Amino acid sequence: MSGRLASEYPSWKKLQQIYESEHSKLVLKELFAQDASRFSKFSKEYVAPDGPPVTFLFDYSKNLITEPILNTLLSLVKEAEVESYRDKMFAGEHINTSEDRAVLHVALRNFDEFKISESGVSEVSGVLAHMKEFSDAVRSGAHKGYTGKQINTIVNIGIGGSDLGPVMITEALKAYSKRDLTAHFVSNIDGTHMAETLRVCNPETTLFIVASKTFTTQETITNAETAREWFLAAAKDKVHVAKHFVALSTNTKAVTEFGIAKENMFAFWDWVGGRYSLWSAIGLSICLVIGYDNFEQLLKGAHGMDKHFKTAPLESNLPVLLAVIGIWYNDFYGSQTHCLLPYDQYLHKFADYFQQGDMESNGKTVTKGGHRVNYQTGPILWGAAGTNGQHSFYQLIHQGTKLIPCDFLAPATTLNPIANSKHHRILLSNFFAQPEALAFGKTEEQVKQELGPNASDALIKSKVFEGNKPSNSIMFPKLTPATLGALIALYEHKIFVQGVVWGINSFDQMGVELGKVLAKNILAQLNKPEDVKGHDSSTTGLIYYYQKHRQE
Ligand SMILES: O=P(O)(O)OC[C@H]1O[C@@](O)(CO)[C@@H](O)[C@@H]1O
Repeated sequence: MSGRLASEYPSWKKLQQIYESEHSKLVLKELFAQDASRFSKFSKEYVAPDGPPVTFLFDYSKNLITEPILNTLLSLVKEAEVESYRDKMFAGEHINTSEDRAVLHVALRNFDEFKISESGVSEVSGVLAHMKEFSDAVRSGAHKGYTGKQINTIVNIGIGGSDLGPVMITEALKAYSKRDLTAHFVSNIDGTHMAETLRVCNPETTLFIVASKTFTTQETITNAETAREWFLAAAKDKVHVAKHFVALSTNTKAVTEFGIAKENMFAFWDWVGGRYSLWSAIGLSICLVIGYDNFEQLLKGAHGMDKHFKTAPLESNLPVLLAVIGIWYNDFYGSQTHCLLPYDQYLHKFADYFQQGDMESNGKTVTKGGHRVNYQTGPILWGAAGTNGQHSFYQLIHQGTKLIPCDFLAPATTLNPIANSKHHRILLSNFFAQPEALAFGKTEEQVKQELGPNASDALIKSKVFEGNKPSNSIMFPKLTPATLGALIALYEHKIFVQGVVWGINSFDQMGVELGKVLAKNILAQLNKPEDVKGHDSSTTGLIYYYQKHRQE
């Protein structure tokens, strides 16, 4: 039952015993040598149940697991009643208990299949139709700027979930984009972000998208006000704002107070979490860049994964398998992080996106029942596109002192087969080799063979790869909008499962509030030293230094 301490479940206690008695005997080299069918036992091919064709291979055989361990992990899922919480989510129950809200990103891509009773759900198709109509009009040139020119630049102004999803998707699906429309994403309050963007924009041909679920986020509203001043300095008449500013929000009142007409607002609802909102009106920039039809493919790919998650038995439920393997390392092996390594340059923002998705969801220490956990919850999520990571942090993953579970992802076919796909073959050779090296390493004997009899012991030892480092590998035929949608939903549901097992609320984000309040208080004290009050000596000293050295 969610909200309970995970450590109280019988299977949790059993996993602790298994870890203590067996972890030193779990050696991947031996596990593979003992069982020629290990790969087929611990890999699954996902095939979308319907909708656009999506398939991928999920190979979880290079993990420090056996069938008894996996079965115990799945028992933990049963004891935590994950399936009934999943069904509550899909049914629209208010499982976000601290905010008394439903959690219904699945409703944004449901195409009226699942019956979900929550206000606003019946309006999803209308918002999608509005997004299609508007993005078609801008992309076709029917929607023109105040001087009659076609819009060729969009600037999405948003932060967190109102930025990271659109950024990641428009990068990932660049091959499907309209190349004569340039998209910029301004998120940081640092004036540099807006200044460097406006420097390359023409007010006559630029559309600003103010993306903010609450429409109260200081960075976004400040950036939007600056953009509006910049625009009006050229356009002069406020009547022109309507052609160049649209809003994506749940807060109609704040949008109209800002000066954006209701008909230029694309609404969504409080049951859409910021970090789960790319499927909503927040995805308008995605529609503008790749077209509505591709956006719909993205939604349908995710919907297929939703159906898989909702119906597949635990032992073949891919989000569940990803989740429990992560729990095994996070809570029993003591790994502190989880690494996403897409061997596809288009997915270079994939890990960035899931930093918010995972860490803002599961970076919690108190269960839904108000008890402080006595185990690890959300991992530190990080990663980079391959092969770049190999020339940056793989040294630590291979020979460091930390266990870093890695997920490798790659397309079998590249969207850019330049040099007769020589680049892609080299990329994939690394995609295959890195998990192999991590799992099986290189022994001291092998190193001695290579270095010969004169090599020092120290040199030999420095070249040993202990191996036995776990990874998952996901390979898909090609990066398409539907495949991307399914992969994102896979990880969204993994995060859900882990949160339920840990007993935490994955859908609020109280931890982002304190810093904002303190910053607002300090902002009012920055003018003069005598204004600085109520801080420790460090904060006071830093502010004094700023006041002494600023040149404004
Ligand atoms: O979309 P908005 O309401 O402007 O919020 C932006 C981001 O700010 C938060 O940190 C919440 O304050 C994220 O959860 C959210 O995605």
